Amino acid sequence: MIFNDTIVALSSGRLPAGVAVIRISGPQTRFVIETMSGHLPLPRQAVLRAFYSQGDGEILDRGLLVFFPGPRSFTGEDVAELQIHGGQAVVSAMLKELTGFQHVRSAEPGEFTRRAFMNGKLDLVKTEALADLINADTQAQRRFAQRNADGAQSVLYADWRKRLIHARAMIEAEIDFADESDVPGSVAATIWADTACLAQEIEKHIEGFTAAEIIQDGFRVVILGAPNAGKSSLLNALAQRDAAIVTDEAGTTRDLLDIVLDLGGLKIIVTDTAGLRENPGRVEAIGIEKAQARGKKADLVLFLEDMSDPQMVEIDWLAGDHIKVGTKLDLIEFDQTQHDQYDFCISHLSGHGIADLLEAIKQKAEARLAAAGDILPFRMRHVELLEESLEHLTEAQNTLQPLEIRAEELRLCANLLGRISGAVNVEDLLDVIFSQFCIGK
Ligand SMILES: Nc1nc2c(c(=O)[nH]1)N(C=O)[C@@H](CNc1ccc(C(=O)N[C@@H](CCC(=O)O)C(=O)O)cc1)CN2
Repeated sequence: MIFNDTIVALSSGRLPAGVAVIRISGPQTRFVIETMSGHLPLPRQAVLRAFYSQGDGEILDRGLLVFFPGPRSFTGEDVAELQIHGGQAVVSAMLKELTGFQHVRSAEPGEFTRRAFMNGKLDLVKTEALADLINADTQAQRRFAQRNADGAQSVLYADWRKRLIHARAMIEAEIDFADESDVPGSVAATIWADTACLAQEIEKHIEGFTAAEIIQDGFRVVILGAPNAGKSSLLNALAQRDAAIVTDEAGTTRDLLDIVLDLGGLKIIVTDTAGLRENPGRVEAIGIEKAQARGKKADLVLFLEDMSDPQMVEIDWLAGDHIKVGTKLDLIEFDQTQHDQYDFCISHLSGHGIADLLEAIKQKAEARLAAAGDILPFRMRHVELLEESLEHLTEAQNTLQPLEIRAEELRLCANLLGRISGAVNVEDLLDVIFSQFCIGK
């Protein structure tokens, strides 16, 4: 695909910086670098050059220049990178000079990557993974995005589409040559067995989205318990700072309070909640409702009980994974039978048990991830298309339908899978996907 405009942007981070990288991509690239710095350097070899202003011939900066002739470049177009001094004024003078050329303008967010996609350098899933790689805060997010950027997901979908297309071809052959003897009926049986198998694989793959959400958005831990069970103190101990207000007055915490931890590279969101009790005040009741709602959505609930003053709290609705934590260990006499009621006994005062509890949270999160497959859908967009394609695949299995309809359902299923990686018409998706990027990417 040929774009008339040449685009320019600062591709490196915040200024001032030691070095700044300005990227330029498009048909004017050669002319621009020849005009500013002399003859074209050898492809993909860094050369030290002075960059001159066209107006008064002044040297704007001296820096490294790399030229990537298309199609062997990130975007597939002619690309040049100017690695210059990372001062505000240096960069703004250089950008002004570059955009002063005819048909050269500033790039929109994600526009370099968009061109790479349009030129077949990347597919949509890899593009999304690249956005995630740039936004990754934790090592688990980085590793996950890196793996996705390798394109394993696209290979999987391409393989599924191949199976569907093969199945369709066989079914259509059966329709066309039904009277002839060279298409044995057993072929159809094999084909439908494979599509049934594929339906199961897709279903299992969709389930993996929960694991992707844990990696990307964090493992959600919610602290619940009676008022004064020590929930806010635990939150502060986990945060290793005073995030929550702690008093000995019951009902101090009325709203939800989140902290984010990085446990062994995994993002963990811990939420402190209002104490659960009967007959609360009006404001407190709202807090309790929120606490319960958040608890139901949690990946893990830490249910706290003050061992020196246990209160009965109704948590029948607590269906998900939870850990029962006895608090204020320092206030009670050691009593083994009492300890056995709890998964962990902790003391905020001495710090006893906190490290073990953290380790247990980490292990719970890791166990959830280990249960998922290697290749996971990592956008709601993927899941929606997978679910829709699964519906068509299910419809294709319907033996009450004529073969023509069933073959058509297979085609629709394959098309929807193709939309995930962008192999099939995706114009309408592009703006949404590329707007996730920052400028210069
Ligand atoms: N200086 C610089 N560093 C960077 C990038 C960049 O664009 N510039 N990247 C930007 O994201 C990432 C690296 N990704 C890249 C991916 C492909 C090509 C590229 O030129 N591909 C050509 C040639 C391949 C080859 O020569 O083997 C191609 O695919 O045809 C460059 C960078 C991270 N580091």
